[in-house]
Amino acid sequence: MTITDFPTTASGVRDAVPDPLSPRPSAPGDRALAAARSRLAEASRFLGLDDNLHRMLATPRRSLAVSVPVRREDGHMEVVEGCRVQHNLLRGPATGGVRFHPSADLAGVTALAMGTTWACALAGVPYGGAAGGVAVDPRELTPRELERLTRRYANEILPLMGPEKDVPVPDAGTDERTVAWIMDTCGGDAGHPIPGTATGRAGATARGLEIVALRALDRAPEGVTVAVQGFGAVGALTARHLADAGCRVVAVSDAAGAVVRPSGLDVAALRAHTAEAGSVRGFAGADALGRDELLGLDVDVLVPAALDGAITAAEASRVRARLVVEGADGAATPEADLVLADAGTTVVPGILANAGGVIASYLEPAQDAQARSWSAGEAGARLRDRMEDAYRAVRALADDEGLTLRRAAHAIGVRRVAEAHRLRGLHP
Ligand SMILES: NC(=O)c1ccc[n+]([C@@H]2O[C@H](COP(=O)([O-])OP(=O)(O)OC[C@H]3O[C@@H](n4cnc5c(N)ncnc54)[C@H](O)[C@@H]3O)[C@@H](O)[C@H]2O)c1
Repeated sequence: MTITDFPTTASGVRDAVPDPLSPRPSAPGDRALAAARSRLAEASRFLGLDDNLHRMLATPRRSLAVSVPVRREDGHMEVVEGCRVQHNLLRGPATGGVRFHPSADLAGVTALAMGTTWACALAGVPYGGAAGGVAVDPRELTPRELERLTRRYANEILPLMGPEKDVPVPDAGTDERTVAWIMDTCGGDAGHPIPGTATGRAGATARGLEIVALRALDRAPEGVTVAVQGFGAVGALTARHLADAGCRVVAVSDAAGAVVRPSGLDVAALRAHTAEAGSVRGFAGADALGRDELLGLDVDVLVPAALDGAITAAEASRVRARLVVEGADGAATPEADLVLADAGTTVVPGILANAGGVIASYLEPAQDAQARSWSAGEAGARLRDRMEDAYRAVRALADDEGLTLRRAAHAIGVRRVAEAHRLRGLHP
């Protein structure tokens, strides 16, 4: 082929051949990181942090980008990208989710890790925030391919992992089994089993969401109408807890569609349907609804529990709920936050609302270390106390300073991390 074979435009300038390996400009991860950084910048300004401390908190402590080769069942090899980011280690070892999703890239994972740092600080647990991800759709892999990919990924990020360094927990696209494979691979290398803290994280996150939703509602839950975006691990359990508390869950969605029933969905039957059919679509006990139509329903509470950035300014202008409780941290973009604030809608940010997961990550090993076994009631009471303490602190600062709950939550989380930095100093 000669150079004249390249396509030329009318002006005679050769078109650039797109690099198939480069991320698309303005990928969701870039937007998520820009949003996380703008929220940090607001908090830094509010707290009067100096520029260098702000810069340090805006930058992850460590990032490891890895390529993950996976052998498919037909024998051919594919390579996907993965990473593990430890955003901050000032308050303790790192912990954070592992996301398997086609959009999981270094920038988006950095944003997740940063949010986890603030969530840990806000919830008063002695951890720093981490996150990891692999750019893959796990539904397109067989169980054996998924296990091979997970173990290979674990092997690549191994130098960062360990109970005193960084403990992975499930996030979107992963579950307890995924994390068990990671732990087993890391433990196999270390020559001894590495205990995990994955059990019940989605359940604890959902319980925490229910606790803050009912607190923020400030009225009896009976008859309160709820819509849940994202009927996955967190969304489905949150729907169940809110329904059990007396709310009427009228609509839920997933990536494939939504269903609505004004008199209230049978959440248990819908979970059984989803387990079988792979989606809420086609559920006999409800009417079909356009996926994003759910956001504009006239309900009291909207729980976005899909992915960050799911509610843009355009979608926010359709939201009629008076209360938005984020299961997905940063579900509403900064532009959407402004639209919601103008409309008088209260947004409980993910770093507060979904902190039940990091609280559980702390309480489980704390219980093991003391060789104690708390009853479900005791563990639930501890989770409730911490969620309520965090909610009270955020609400008080928001009321005193005239801040949104998101700004107040970031101010408290960032201040606690900055204080840890001042106490520990810089070494060397
Ligand atoms: N799993 C946990 O323990 C945990 C803990 C804390 C926070 N979170 C956060 O909660 C959110 C959900 O996590 P998960 O573990 O439940 O994930 P999941 O993969 O189990 O579920 C995500 C759900 O969202 C749906 N979805 C995706 N895009 C959508 C869209 N545009 N509209 C409607 N639905 C859509 C998917 O179909 C799926 O049902 C994530 O943001 C995650 O970071 C999860």
